[in-house]
Amino acid sequence: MKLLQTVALTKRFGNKTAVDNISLTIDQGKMVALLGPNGAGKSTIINMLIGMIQPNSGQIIFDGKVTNIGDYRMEIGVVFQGSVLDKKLTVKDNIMMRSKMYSRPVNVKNLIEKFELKNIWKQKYGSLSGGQRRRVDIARALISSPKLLFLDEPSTGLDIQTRTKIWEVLDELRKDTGLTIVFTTHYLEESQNADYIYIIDQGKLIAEDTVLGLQKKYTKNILKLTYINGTSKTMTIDSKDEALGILFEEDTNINDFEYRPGTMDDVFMNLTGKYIR
Ligand SMILES: Nc1ncnc2c1ncn2[C@@H]1O[C@H](COP(=O)(O)OP(=O)(O)OP(=O)(O)O)[C@@H](O)[C@H]1O
Repeated sequence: MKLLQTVALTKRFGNKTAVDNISLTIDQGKMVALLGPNGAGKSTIINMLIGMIQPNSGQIIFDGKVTNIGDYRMEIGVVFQGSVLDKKLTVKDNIMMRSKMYSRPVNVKNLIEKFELKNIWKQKYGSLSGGQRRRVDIARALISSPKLLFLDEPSTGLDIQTRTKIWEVLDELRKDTGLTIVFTTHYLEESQNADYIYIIDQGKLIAEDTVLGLQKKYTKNILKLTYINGTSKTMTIDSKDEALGILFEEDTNINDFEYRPGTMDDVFMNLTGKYIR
């Protein structure tokens, strides 16, 4: 079921078109990535979807109705790039203050458990580490039991363990509660968490599909042979059968081999002719 759609969404700042005619469909219960380099227009899209800024043209459709943000503000949670929480307040106060604003707050105990907040519950938000803060930011955005969670660059600057943890929890939440998640990222690895990826570059939507679909459309499989004499050769391959043919032919000359699908790096390179970072 379609939860949120944009039709030809466009935003200009002066004579710069930051978001150019972008149409997206976000299905209920899915994890969707907006992937693109710095300045691609990802935050501007999110800011229009959460009502921070108005589009110059285009439509936003929520739950089947052409809408403006006022109609669905209560249905969304947002985690911004920079935190908006009060540094002088404790984690508890930051989260509980917010919970009072909503008619159907989520079970706070569950959030504390899921995001491992017990040990920092009474600590001032300002004294937390980056990873701890991010966990609190997300927990707070979920306090209203939103249908849709927006995360703008959720793991920029975080260490790999914290990133992995955050993605595990988000995936669990999605499976348990049917939460729909839209996130922006310029980490290619991170986009692979998504069910569906929109690739944005210079304000334009340049490709969209699942990870596998993108790999299939925009990359080839890679076969690397390591020979008994110590040399190696890497080649692009159209199909498994072609790889098997080569391996069969080279059988007695090779020591080892690696066969892998193209990566999201290859996808981005093939689409734009440049690396994302
Ligand atoms: N308020 C503004 N006024 C003028 N230009 C803006 C404004 N906000 C964004 N832009 C420009 O619009 C373009 C898209 O910016 P945006 O922040 O949406 O990119 P992004 O993909 O989110 O980048 P990043 O990954 O660095 O956050 C950029 O060229 C940016 O400079």
